[in-house]
Amino acid sequence: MDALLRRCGIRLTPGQLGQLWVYHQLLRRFDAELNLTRIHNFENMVVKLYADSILPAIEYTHLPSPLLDLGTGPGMPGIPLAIFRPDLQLLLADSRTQRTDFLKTAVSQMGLPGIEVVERGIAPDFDRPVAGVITRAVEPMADTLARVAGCLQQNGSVIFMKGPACDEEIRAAATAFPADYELTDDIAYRIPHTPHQRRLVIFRRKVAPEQTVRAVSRHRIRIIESESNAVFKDLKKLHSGRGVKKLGRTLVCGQRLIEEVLERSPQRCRAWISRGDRQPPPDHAPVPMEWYQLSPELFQILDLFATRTPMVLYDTPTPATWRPAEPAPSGCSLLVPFQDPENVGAVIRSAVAFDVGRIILLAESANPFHPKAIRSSSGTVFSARLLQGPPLSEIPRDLPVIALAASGQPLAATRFPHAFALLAGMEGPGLPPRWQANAVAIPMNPEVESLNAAVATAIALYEWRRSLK
Ligand SMILES: C[S@@+](CC[C@H](N)C(=O)[O-])C[C@H]1O[C@@H](n2cnc3c(N)ncnc32)[C@H](O)[C@@H]1O
Repeated sequence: MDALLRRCGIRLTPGQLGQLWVYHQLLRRFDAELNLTRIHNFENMVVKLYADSILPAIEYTHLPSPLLDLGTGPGMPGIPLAIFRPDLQLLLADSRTQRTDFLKTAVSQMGLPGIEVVERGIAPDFDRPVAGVITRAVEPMADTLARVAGCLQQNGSVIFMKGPACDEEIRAAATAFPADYELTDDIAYRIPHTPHQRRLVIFRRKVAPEQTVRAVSRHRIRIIESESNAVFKDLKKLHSGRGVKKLGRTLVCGQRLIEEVLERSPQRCRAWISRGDRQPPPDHAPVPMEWYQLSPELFQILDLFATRTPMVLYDTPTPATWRPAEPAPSGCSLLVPFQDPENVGAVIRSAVAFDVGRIILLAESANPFHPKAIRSSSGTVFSARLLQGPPLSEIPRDLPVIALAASGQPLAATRFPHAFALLAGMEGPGLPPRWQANAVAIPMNPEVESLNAAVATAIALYEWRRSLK
């Protein structure tokens, strides 16, 4: 390692080499599990990771301190730099906890007192004063300049470690904030005795840090910026009925619906999910609720209906089990076998509108708390009386069922029993043969094969209500 570093013009003391060796071993050990680097060959690790991280301190001798390594990942360039320049106070920041956990282990085992690990994504609300920022392989320069607006002091510098082809990025960054930053240095070099070209691009901050006017949030905040964040992975699972069922939670989307659940069941609201920190939870939001601040990209992935308004992570209730042996209440019990969550939501909405006593979700049914079902139910799913039923094949034979099918006696001639169950067929296969014989039909143009299942149910419910008058 010493020989390879010397060839790159870097001389370390035996103590520094020892520290770098400890770090190298840790990086190797944890890489298998955490996927810390794509470079595995020893010579390449020394040259392209460690020497590459140290060279900025040789090419640009007046590195500022405290220095924030933004998006340090496994510690590049921060850890080799801290070893080479123990006089620097370094803050190593990364949004991924797996990375920061590794860094904390590494820093404590190496005995590097000047390093602090910052476990969060850096955004303009990060206001720890720093004299400089260094960053390698994170994002376009303009994005970083915006990100450090709250922490970088006046006259502080942002040092970008780049490859040779970054003229377009420099131009974009220089024109993005002409009043706030000026380009001061553009230093081109090679990693000595290699063909690898590098550029250090340095911007000076001309103005004082922005005072981000932030109300102190009453909620615990989690900043989520990585798709591999465990919380985000779970949130994404809520786009499927299976995920909703497994996690017992759902996403409530849309301004009106989130207001409704905050009002109706605050104890079920687990988290407020917003794009960044611009849309805080309302004052009446329950305090135990956390506040997930997602990066714009992650928010867009989660925002199923592209409403761009915050969402609420909501604990779903578990419907009680339907017991057919128990006497049925008067009126209609609706049997729901629909597999499309939008149909399930729509039929729940009609059922509530027509005063159906109970809605029995058959095993075939999509999850009524799927975000799409919640939306098409217009929130009625939160007030409906839902019961969990068996599969269609296990519905008791003696249950008085009025089944809907394209061929059957006309709906208008139907006499609805005092207590009955209404059943429409599943979207694809329709009604099983068992109920075809006594089915009821809604008269319509024979050229249309069938009505949408939720629409047919709504018409039947209307007819039933009318028959009561
Ligand atoms: C491609 S890696 C580069 C890591 C390291 N600088 C290197 O050169 O090997 C980018 C890292 O930036 C982190 N990151 C991205 N945006 C960030 C932010 N706003 N604040 C802190 N870390 C961030 C990611 O978690 C990831 O570990």
